[in-house]
Amino acid sequence: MGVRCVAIRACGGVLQRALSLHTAHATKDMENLFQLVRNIVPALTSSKKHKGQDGRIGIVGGCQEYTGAPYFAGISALKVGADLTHVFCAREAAPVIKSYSPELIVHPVLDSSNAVEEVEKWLPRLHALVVGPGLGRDDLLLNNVRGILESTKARDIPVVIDADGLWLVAQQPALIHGYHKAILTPNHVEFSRLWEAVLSSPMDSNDLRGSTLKLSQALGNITVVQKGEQDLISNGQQVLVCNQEGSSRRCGGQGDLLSGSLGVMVHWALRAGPEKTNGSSPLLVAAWGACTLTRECNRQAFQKYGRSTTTTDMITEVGTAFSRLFTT
Ligand SMILES: NC(=O)C1=CN([C@@H]2O[C@H](COP(=O)(O)OP(=O)(O)OC[C@H]3O[C@@H](n4cnc5c(N)ncnc54)[C@H](O)[C@@H]3O)[C@@H](O)[C@H]2O)[C@@H](O)CC1
Ligand SMILES: Nc1ncnc2c1ncn2[C@@H]1O[C@H](COP(=O)(O)OP(=O)(O)OP(=O)(O)O)[C@@H](O)[C@H]1O
Ligand SMILES: [Mg+2]
Repeated sequence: MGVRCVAIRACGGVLQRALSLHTAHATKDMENLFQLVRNIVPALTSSKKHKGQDGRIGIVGGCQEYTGAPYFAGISALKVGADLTHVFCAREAAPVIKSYSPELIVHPVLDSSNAVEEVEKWLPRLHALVVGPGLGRDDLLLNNVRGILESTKARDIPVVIDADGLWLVAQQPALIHGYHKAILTPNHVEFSRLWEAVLSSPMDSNDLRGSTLKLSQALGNITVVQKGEQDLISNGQQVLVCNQEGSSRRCGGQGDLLSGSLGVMVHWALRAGPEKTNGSSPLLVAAWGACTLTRECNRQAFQKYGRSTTTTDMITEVGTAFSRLFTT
């Protein structure tokens, strides 16, 4: 079974069933997607597990201004189920990020003259890299990240690119063009910037699905997740729509929760193999799972905290949201 375009709203886990045949198909497709995500989730029943097996995830980001974003991405990866998270950040950001959590391993290397070599030492041990949360736009850091991305591609490691990592890709699309294990997660503004850089024309905001498909194609069929009122996910061949109910609360950091979750889910999806994703692209399945989870965390947190909801509250919901959605 291949996954077709799916557009339906899940309301608190209970599907709002409409009467039309089209909606019935969409409902079936969405049930299938939930099942595919469940298929890739590693079981926690074996006693033979070793530390690291369910995910060693690297986060590349964190600078003088932004320390929250890499923390949110890293802790989200752990809360979803990764075993270890390494944050590679600028020197000044490191003590701050460490002070948020003893659970993150923090390397203050990103602004050093041998940053690429320092990260390369760890790359063989990492299952996926999330590049960009809180990276900033300093030329020295961006240049180092360029080298890290080249090295990551050479090792065939999956990479999620978000935030200022997308700024870098907009400057130099060739850096990621056609890399089949890349997923870009732009918000609306980041998407428009990428579009203009790659397609040299204003995008059609009346056809967001078509635009997501086209941008993916123009980048050599890499996976693109356009975040927004609904999340649109494409690999240039198909478009998935994530319409999971969230809330109107749009506090900063939700995108970091998404990119960190996706880092671990892409590892699971690739490891599970094509039988588990039933022929569908593992990257699409992972992206749909991470979007669905992020929006459910937002919904649950908003029910409890309303206007005062922040990303920290959403992260507290990861465990229950995950069980509700993906644990059978
Ligand atoms: N606590 C933290 O440390 C946080 C740091 N962040 C970091 O901040 C840096 C800049 O990220 P930005 O997202 O601000 O990127 P940009 O600097 O490109 O700014 C995008 C702007 O567009 C606005 N915007 C977003 N979605 C929009 C929409 N749908 N319609 C209209 N306007 C929209 C935002 O308010 C923002 O001002 C990144 O490194 C990012 O990771 C963010 O992740 C938020 C949390
Ligand atoms: N209008 C909306 N309605 C519902 N959910 C939304 C809406 N806009 C974004 N989201 C959800 O919020 C999550 C983060 O998307 P958002 O556009 O806020 O990212 P971002 O701007 O990169 O966030 P960050 O502040 O972390 O950088 C995604 O899962 C997305 O589905
Ligand atoms: Mg963002």
